[in-house]
Amino acid sequence: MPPIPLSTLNGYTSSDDLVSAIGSIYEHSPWISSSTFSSAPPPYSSLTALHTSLKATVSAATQEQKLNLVNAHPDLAGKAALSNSLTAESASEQSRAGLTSLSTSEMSTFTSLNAQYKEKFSHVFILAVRNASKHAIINAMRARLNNSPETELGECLTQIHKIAWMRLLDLVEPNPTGFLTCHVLDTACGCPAAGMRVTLSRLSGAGPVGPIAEFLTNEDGRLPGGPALKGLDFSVGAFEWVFFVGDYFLTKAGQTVSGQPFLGEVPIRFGIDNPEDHYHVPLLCSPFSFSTYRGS
Ligand SMILES: NC(=O)N[C@H]1NC(=O)NC1=O
Repeated sequence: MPPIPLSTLNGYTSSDDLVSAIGSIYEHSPWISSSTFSSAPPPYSSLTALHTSLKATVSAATQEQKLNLVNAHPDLAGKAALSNSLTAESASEQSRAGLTSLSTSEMSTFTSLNAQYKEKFSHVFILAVRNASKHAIINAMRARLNNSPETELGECLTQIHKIAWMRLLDLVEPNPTGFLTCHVLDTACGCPAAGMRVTLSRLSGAGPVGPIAEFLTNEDGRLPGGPALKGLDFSVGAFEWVFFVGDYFLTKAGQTVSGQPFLGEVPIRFGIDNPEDHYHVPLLCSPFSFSTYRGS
């Protein structure tokens, strides 16, 4: 089913409507949606605001309700996964992480880590695995075994809210307020990098994978026509900028032919997980170095 517009959800007048639209985003816990309807009824100014209200419901819940929420989740690569009795959402998340096609030795690693974790914490280990690798999941399980019970319960709830956010985005269209920008600075001269070729592609996620656009930076080192992506084109997923740093410095030095520049094309892969936010991805570069960060 395509995601419903937020405006549809904002027209709901009964908690049953909210539960039937998004009750599944917290695993086997529709009470979170119904109780949110009572404490913070629609309209919601954004999907982020709705998610914040859902998080507040969980945070106001009793310790027992929080533990029940954690334990409503299936183990990763556990019995429910083996017997195909996962919810559709969980089955898809676990299979995307490769947990439904583990080798015998990987399966015994998961079985042993799940057992050690339960022995120490007496609840299910939770990690939002939709975009995680088996390797990262195993490392996280090992590392989190060292946590205190309080830290660990907090971490499980943080992960549950991440799982719920990604499920919410599958069900409801976010506000088209997010956008993507970049800014290239030439740290060799301490100036904006004007005239640098930059390409943008989508690697995965909600839209078609492949090249999206190509730009030449303006006098200020920014994209000439404003954001590279905005509105409903700006959706969750992994993206790649390629900055043609080698060509830029060659042209600047007045050369048309050279040997092999140290930095040629600089790819920056980054992820968008809140399409209602502004993502700014600057590049600071010289012929021999570069860095980036999530700017604002
Ligand atoms: N145990 C656990 O983390 N389960 C979950 N993680 C996830 O991404 N989906 C789940 O069901």
